[in-house]
Amino acid sequence: MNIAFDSPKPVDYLSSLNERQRLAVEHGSGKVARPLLIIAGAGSGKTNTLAHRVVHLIVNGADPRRILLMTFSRRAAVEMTKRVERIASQVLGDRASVMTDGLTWAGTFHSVGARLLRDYALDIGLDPAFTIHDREDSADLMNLIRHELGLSKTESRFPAKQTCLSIYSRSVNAQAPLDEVLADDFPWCHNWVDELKKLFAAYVEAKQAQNVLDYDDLLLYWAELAKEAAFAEEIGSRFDHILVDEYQDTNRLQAAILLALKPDGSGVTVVGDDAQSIYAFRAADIRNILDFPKSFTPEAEVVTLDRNYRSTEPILAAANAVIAEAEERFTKDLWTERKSSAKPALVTVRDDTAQATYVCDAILAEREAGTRLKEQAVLFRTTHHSGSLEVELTRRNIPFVKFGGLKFLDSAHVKDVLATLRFAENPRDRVAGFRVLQLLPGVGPSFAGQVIDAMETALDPTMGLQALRAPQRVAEDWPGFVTLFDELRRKSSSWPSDLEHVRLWYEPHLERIHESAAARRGDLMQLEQIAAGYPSRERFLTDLTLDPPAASSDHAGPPHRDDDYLFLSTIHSAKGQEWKNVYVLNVVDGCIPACLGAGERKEIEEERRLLYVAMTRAKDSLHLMMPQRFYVENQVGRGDRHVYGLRSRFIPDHALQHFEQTTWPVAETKSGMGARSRASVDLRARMRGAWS
Ligand SMILES: Nc1ncnc2c1ncn2[C@@H]1O[C@H](COP(=O)(O)OP(=O)(O)OP(=O)(O)O)[C@@H](O)[C@H]1O
Repeated sequence: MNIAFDSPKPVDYLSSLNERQRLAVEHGSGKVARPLLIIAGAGSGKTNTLAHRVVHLIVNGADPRRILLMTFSRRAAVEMTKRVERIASQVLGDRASVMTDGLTWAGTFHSVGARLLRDYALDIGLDPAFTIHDREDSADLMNLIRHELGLSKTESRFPAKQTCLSIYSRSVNAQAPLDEVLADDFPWCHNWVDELKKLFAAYVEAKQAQNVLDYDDLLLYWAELAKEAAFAEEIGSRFDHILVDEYQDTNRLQAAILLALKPDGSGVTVVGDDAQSIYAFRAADIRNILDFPKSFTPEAEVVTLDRNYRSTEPILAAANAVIAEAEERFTKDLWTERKSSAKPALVTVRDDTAQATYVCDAILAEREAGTRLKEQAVLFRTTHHSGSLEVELTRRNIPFVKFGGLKFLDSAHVKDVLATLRFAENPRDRVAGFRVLQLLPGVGPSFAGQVIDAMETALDPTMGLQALRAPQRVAEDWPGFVTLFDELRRKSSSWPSDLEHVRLWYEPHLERIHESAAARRGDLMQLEQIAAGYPSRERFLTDLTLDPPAASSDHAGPPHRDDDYLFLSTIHSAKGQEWKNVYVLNVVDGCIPACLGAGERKEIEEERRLLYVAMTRAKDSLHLMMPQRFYVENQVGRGDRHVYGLRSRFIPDHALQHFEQTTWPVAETKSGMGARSRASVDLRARMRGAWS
């Protein structure tokens, strides 16, 4: 089918782009393009450019169903598709939505992987009904096996389940041998290399027996599939264009997949900013983007976008000064035409309580002056850094939404409900089965294990369940569970009412097991709302496991759309976003960078980029906070759990000229604790004096 349009009107939709953006958008027009790398500095219009490129391809005849668009999160994919539709409607009018509806291959690497693996499951010995384990499920399964192999009872302590999973995951994603991973990243586990190998082998076997894949498998199986030339070619030939966003945060497996699908790079566009690579802890490899051009012959074309539209000149000058110290980078200094005389503020405060007070005061003052809360954000390195601030905000009735850290879907009651659905979807999924069965009063691990075994050996899992005689102590709740399972397994079960069935069944258990049942019930109602947006139970479970919403409001929209609320976010979750005013907490050594020791060179480099990402989120006003004394979690030794902070090493003396330095509170006040002069009473002398 030829779907080229008669008379594309390039001037209409490309005129808003600058020259470099336009170069990137029009690259290879009319023919299958050489690979393209767009190095897009912070705020340089990356999303805008990528969206225009997709529209441009479609307008020039590309079939949207043959475009593969891979983004870092599902939210980014949804936003990109909406933007494409908006731009396309300028050119195609009413036909735009038909075309953009055809963009069915837009999603994360993991979700695209899951979809392709279901398509090819039978060719590679997988059952297409596989379910997907999130990190917590994977850790639970790892733990189970660790226990079965007797490793949890070793004399010197064997690594904990999360550590085992991290080692396994890093080895898979970085495609690095176990020995190397242990030596580089987990040196304290090096003595356990043989046991770990045994554990991982058993873990892989268990996943296969239970027909589950974990996150890493989605990439690993896809990469292995793509190693077979025939499959690689077949999958590659499904797509004329492959576009990858946030390429700086891809790992080796993802790069291997991309290269296998398009070995000569034809039709491949990757976009990213090496200065914003912040996911090495998940095995992202900055070398992917640095080495991309040379992966092809002839080399990929590189277009650099360095004009920033977001931030004022003084903010950019400060951010440029921070990143200037980085070891290796593509990105040149960013520039802007947005003049301002206001330098970013570097604010010294006494401790995190004073920090919270200062930030709240500043936010309220800005709101008085007309800046809505939604246009302001507070960013921090790790989720517990905002504790004090959250108390202060709550005390003052300032509404906020927090991104990063514990997610809606991580809460126990939501996981209970999802596990029930997953167990119905795949009764061989033991982790889900153990969770669900033990919700019933009187069921422990041993009976749960018997039930799962009986279901597995039966001809049909439901029949296996029905044939079981439950012990007397479970008798009251057993029939209800069997009926629910039977309903959920029937072909006629309908979506999303399945979820309502589960909720109704679960409610009495919720009240028995958890405190604050009313609030939790609210979460479950919200889950039902989310479910309504998915065509099937399988899609719902897959998508939610792969890319959970960052906050409950992320998915269903904030409860009251018109409400004004402040954003609190980890720097990682602030990726890709922008606000008028940004406050960054704890810009002190020990927080940014997080490690107090010298640390590995590459880790320090990543922390520098994190600060850069935080600073470049600000449009008009930026505050970097420096509490002199801050609270630390997990402090070793006998510390009072507070340490004294020095200015972050990422703001060296010569960068200070780019900041307005202030100390708060400014002057000594009668009541202000923070301004009280130090050592006005020499208690030590008094103590000595007592004995003289
Ligand atoms: N050609 C342009 N003319 C005017 N404004 C533009 C142009 N291109 C982008 N912008 C604006 O610049 C801002 C940043 O754009 P966008 O969010 O796409 O940046 P980005 O490159 O994805 O940033 P980051 O990588 O830092 O997240 C947006 O407010 C956008 O509207």
